[in-house]
Amino acid sequence: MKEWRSREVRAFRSAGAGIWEALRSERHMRFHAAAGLAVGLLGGLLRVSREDWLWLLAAIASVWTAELFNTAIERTVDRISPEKHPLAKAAKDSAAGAVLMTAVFAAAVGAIVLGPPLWRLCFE
Ligand SMILES: Nc1ncnc2c1ncn2[C@@H]1O[C@H](COP(=O)(O)OP(=O)(O)OP(=O)(O)O)[C@@H](O)[C@H]1O
Repeated sequence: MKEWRSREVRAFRSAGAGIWEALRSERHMRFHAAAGLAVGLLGGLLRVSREDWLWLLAAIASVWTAELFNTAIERTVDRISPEKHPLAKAAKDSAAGAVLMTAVFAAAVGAIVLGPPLWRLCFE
């Protein structure tokens, strides 16, 4: 039981270190983190419903997750193929495409959920 717990603690520490390293070294990761925090603050300010919170959280989590996978793929490609190679390019471009897909999804969710109450707050 004790051994299991220390293994779990180590796994959490490694996961936290991975997130911290991505935040430290990747400009895009910092941008997504700031955008997620801003959306969270706006959601609180505009008192969105429970259901809308689920959409906002799903959008934020999907972008952060995609960016972390993108970082992992970039690191792996740089490690195993420091020289130029079409497959290395394809791998990095696909990973970047995945981030773009989630960012478009998140922007759509943000516009649908936050757009109308933000409009009312500003113009009505
Ligand atoms: N080894 C490689 N072989 C061929 N093309 C590569 C290689 N490494 C990178 N590229 C191309 O250059 C682009 C930029 O790669 P880079 O490693 O600078 O990542 P990035 O997208 O700028 O990520 P970030 O700025 O978040 O670190 C890739 O999307 C890919 O098209």
